[in-house]
Amino acid sequence: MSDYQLRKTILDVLMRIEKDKGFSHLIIDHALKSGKIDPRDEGLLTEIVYGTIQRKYTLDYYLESFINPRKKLDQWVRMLLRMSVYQMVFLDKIPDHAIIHEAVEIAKQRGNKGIASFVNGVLRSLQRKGAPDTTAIKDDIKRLAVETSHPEWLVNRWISFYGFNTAKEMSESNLAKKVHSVRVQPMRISRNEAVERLEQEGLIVRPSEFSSQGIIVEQGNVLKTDLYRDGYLTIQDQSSMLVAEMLRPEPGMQVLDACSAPGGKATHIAEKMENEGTIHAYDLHKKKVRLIDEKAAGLQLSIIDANSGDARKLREQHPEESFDRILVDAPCSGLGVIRGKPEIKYDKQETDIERLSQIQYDILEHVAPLLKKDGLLVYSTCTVDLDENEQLVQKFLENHPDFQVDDAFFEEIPDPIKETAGITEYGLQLFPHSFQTDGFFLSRLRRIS
Ligand SMILES: C[S@@+](CC[C@H](N)C(=O)[O-])C[C@H]1O[C@@H](n2cnc3c(N)ncnc32)[C@H](O)[C@@H]1O
Repeated sequence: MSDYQLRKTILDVLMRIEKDKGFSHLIIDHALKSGKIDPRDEGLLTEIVYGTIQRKYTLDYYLESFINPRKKLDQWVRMLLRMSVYQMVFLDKIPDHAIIHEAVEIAKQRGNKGIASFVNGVLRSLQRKGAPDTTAIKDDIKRLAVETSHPEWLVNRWISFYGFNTAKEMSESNLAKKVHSVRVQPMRISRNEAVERLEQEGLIVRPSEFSSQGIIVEQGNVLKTDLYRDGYLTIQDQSSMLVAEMLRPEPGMQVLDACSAPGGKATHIAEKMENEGTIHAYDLHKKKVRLIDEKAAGLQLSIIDANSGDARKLREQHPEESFDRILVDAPCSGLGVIRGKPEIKYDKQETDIERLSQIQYDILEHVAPLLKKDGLLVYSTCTVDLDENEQLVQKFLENHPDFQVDDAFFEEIPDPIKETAGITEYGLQLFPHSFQTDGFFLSRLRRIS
């Protein structure tokens, strides 16, 4: 594929993410699987697409200095400029003249000579004068929002919850590359053996401290290994692995996974139960239930009974006190997974958080009576927000005196994680900058007699 074709494909991928509001990782995956991308270009495509989205507001700030504010730009022209400026400012492997040349060619083919000359002018000015200095922004919050490309309301919200320094560290760390990790299927292979086999296949890996089944992939593409293809591994962020660990499921138990698709945690729970007992797994969206079945089949697990269902209506199907363990891995704003899905930070609004926290509360309140006395319920989200996490657990406990945060929960948190600042009486908040994981919240409640 020529450099021109590659840049054109990158622009198409970026436009699909922007216009169709699709998840970046799925659209990139689709492009890579199309067979049109040379394997040697896969890394560059991924880097430019992620980088351009991750730095969108910073790139727009740079562009403002070179574009008359009254000029109307087509969406694709702005995107072409953003991806070109990203390469000029943040990547050092492509010379500026090549970046400008390809951008001008695309502008000519997709638009006309006038647009090409405009694109040329903007990029040449930026090349000559350099990227504008963000220290010119006097307001600390505005500057942080521009430098780390987050909406101002979100930076403000995090500052009000966690203080300026944590908000800054978190926003900065959201610009880093996602660190991938996998979970071994322990009934099929031990972690040590999996580590050895992955190393033999040329990957650089190390064991995770979050779960005895976790492996961190420091270098190499695990998706292309035999071990992954043959169902010995599944992809899972380390923070998510803590959930099944903390749920403490045992073989033979009756477990409810109220919001289950695509089944990452349900399959982990099944592994910990040694595939004995039953996991009743539900998801609101019918078509996602297939994903749970596929994941379970791929890992050779058979105790998951997956069905579509609204977690706010499950009492119609199960009598009270049916389950030894309940997992509510609630739908959430996803503000902890911005590294892997950077578009989330632009698409979410404060009103979404209000709406979601109501749904989360309704789910928790509805399933709570399904837990047996002395049973354990884990509530988790992949977000960093008090309203969806600590305050939600607090409100639930105030209204349900028959539940309490399980004391042993805090003792069982692995040592290195215990030392982070995210532990409160209502649970554990993992920040993305602490262990290079997703931002994640979890709490374990016990039903007392
Ligand atoms: C955070 S994801 C769950 C991830 C899953 N536990 C895993 O580990 O793979 C939340 C899921 O809740 C589902 N959901 C949203 N509202 C729901 C509801 N009212 N009842 C059941 N599931 C719901 C969503 O479709 C989504 O798949």
